Amino acid sequence: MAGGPGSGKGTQCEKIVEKYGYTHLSSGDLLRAEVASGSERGKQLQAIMQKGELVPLDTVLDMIKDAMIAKADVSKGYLIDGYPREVKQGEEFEKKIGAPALLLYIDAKAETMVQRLMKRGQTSGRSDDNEETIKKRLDLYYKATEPVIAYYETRGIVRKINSELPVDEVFAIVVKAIDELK
Ligand SMILES: Nc1nc2c(ncn2[C@@H]2O[C@H](COP(=O)(O)OP(=O)(O)OP(=O)(O)O)[C@@H](O)[C@H]2O)c(=O)[nH]1
Ligand SMILES: O=c1ccn([C@@H]2O[C@H](COP(=O)(O)OP(=O)(O)O)[C@@H](O)[C@H]2O)c(=O)[nH]1
Ligand SMILES: [Mg+2]
Repeated sequence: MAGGPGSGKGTQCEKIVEKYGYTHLSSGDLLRAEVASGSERGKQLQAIMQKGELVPLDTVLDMIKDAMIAKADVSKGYLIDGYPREVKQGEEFEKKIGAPALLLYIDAKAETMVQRLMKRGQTSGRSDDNEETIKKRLDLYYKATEPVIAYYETRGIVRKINSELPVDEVFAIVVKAIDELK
């Protein structure tokens, strides 16, 4: 699943897991867990994320791979949220792990994403939910992540989901895209 910061990836992933039982792996959540552990590596990650920049490719990919392996015998399938963030990450994922079956592209206007993140920032405690970092995350999203969508579009696996609608209406479109795959 791809989409800009605050587009609603986490919200939709939670609903997908509830309905389909897939294993949800959010690269952002994995990184935040490492930060929360207080490790030396976590401290380095925190500094990068606070600036809205991207953590080195290998770090994120290794974390995803380890998390996938840990669930391999019980998983009904994997739902990977917020990754790849750049074309290179997608290419490396395919080399080390495999090709995705579907890319759900959660699409909202920049203005909507900023509004949602500012609102979330009032309660989330996420140090990157502030005006300055949000702007950087958005810039990087348009520069680095949008090309990822074009890359997978050439393979016909992208389903674009308009997330300007209420959560349940967005989810109905998501369900259709997943069910078409079966
Ligand atoms: N109206 C509306 N609000 C939504 C929708 N999806 C998410 N939101 C709100 O937007 C905020 C951001 O949603 P998240 O699901 O955390 O977004 P995300 O894409 O995971 O963002 P990052 O964690 O920054 O990657 C939340 O506080 C939600 O309440 C939607 O479909 N419609
Ligand atoms: O594959 C990833 C996922 C996340 N991040 C970092 O973690 C932050 C939060 O990511 P998340 O997906 O939770 O939120 P978003 O930036 O989409 O709002 C990003 O700004 C990046 O600094 C990263 O470097 N690589
Ligand atoms: Mg999220």
